[in-house]
Amino acid sequence: MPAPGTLGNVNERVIELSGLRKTFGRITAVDCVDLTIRRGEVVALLGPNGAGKSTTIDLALGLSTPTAGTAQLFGGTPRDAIVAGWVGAMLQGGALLPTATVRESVALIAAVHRTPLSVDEALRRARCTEIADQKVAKLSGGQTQRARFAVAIVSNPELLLLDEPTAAMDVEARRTFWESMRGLTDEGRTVVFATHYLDEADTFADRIVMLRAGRVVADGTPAQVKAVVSGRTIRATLPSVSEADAASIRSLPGVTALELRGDRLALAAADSDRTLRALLGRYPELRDIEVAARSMDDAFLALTEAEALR
Ligand SMILES: Nc1ncnc2c1ncn2[C@@H]1O[C@H](COP(=O)(O)OP(=O)(O)OP(=O)(O)O)[C@@H](O)[C@H]1O
Repeated sequence: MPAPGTLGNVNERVIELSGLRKTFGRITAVDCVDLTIRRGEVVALLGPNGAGKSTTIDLALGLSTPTAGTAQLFGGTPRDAIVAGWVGAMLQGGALLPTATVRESVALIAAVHRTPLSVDEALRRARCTEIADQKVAKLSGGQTQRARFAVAIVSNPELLLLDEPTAAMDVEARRTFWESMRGLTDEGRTVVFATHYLDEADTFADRIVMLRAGRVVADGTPAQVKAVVSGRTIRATLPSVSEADAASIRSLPGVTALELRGDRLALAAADSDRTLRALLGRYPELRDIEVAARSMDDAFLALTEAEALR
């Protein structure tokens, strides 16, 4: 396998997940995920708790064996890519030695790689220079994340896989974290990060893959995904609503999804004023009407039904 830097092909498939599935007993954590990520892409894996983000990252890194399907990095096995030093990772459970200093932690990893960054360079890029001589056990949550980031980048990897890298960081720490990350992506590295936050995905990623219940429910640019997520939900009661009514409601202007529970409707609408006018025009008997900004959970529900961006 040639070194990725020598290929220089922007269409190169850095991550290729095919029919990927992982079950834990009765739980299906990842359910038939097909995903191709190419060189230079910055991709957010966005989803609520339990969506399967961490499991997908673990499978991509070869840390967990798929129940079905395959995960490839740089056209080969995850193990080969990791041994070659092409992959840096920050995982949720990844611990550092508590008695080592930040500098020692970074140096330890640098020592096992063929073409690492210098330790000082990794510390500088991760904004750890000032905490370099502190013991890991004494770091705050946000400082620990920065130290883990320095460890992840010291091999000078082509690909970074980051599982909720800004967990435990305050707003200012998040901002500086993404600034230091930008330096790395500007050099053409590929970054995949898991997050719960749409704003973080929107600001930093150029592609958002939304996961829910182990499945990809949307995959598009932040603008495409936001258009679906940022709509409103109209809830109302329509006595004796029939299947024919449901079909007719789905075809109203601006409706992206409909959920029916008995006589109660929940409509996802891109332009709720227009949809509501049309709905009342057709069904004047509508009552108990509520219009609310769509929460992330509503958006995930809407997407599961509409699969609008697939
Ligand atoms: N080792 C395991 N044993 C049993 N169930 C597991 C295991 N790992 C994950 N799961 C389950 O698989 C599902 C997906 O979990 P996963 O951690 O991948 O989601 P996530 O999107 O990363 O969630 P979070 O944002 O909370 O980290 C969940 O229902 C979780 O409880």
